[in-house]
Amino acid sequence: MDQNELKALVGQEAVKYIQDGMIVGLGTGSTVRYMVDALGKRVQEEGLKIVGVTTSNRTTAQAEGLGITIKDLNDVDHIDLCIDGADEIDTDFNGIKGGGGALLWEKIVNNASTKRMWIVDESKMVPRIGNFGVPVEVIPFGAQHVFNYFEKQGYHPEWRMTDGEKYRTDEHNLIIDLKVGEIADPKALAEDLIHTVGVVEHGLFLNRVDTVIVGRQNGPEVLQVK
Ligand SMILES: O=C(CO)[C@H](O)[C@H](O)COP(=O)(O)O
Repeated sequence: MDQNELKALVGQEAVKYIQDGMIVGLGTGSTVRYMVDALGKRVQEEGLKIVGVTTSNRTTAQAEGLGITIKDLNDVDHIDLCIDGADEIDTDFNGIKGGGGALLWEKIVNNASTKRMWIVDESKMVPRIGNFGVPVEVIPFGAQHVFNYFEKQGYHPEWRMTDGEKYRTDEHNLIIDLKVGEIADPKALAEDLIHTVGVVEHGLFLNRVDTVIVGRQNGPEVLQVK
């Protein structure tokens, strides 16, 4: 199986955990796209009744197109299960997210969820997180000063770009990718980032997952974290 087949495999596996009546957090990214396709199929073919809360405008458009009912996070009091992708996961189940630029809404939805599941192909499982880089969402006002601070800290910042322009998130913020390499102390880095004025959120997701489904050549592997 190639990487896309492994992504489709875990996407299809994840929707088996969704039951009638659930409020489901829907992540963002190419792996989640397969999961939302599979969920749409269950809604259309089985008449599964669920409500989705999305983590990006992209996922909203896809889900609504498939007939999945979407509500604003402010209009639900909880989320039963959030299913999202990840860019890297280490052996302690610390994750990096935000490769798709949706880390802020993803962390807010993750935070509001009773159970959290990540779905990944096996290339995302690493001994230590960091080689992917750490996406950081920053307010545009004065963002160059935040960038300069990251440079002084030795975080090797790079502006996220798209079509020659600085990338804008769904909240119209900017993203700085920190090319830090393997992170010795993710908690210490997370503390520094979140206490930097101008930073809205960062892509280090520490202690934020209950179940990981890994797409392996011999089938999906389900890892219970908590
Ligand atoms: O955090 C994310 C988006 O902000 C995605 O979950 C992450 O980038 C994984 O994406 P993909 O499934 O396309 O590899």
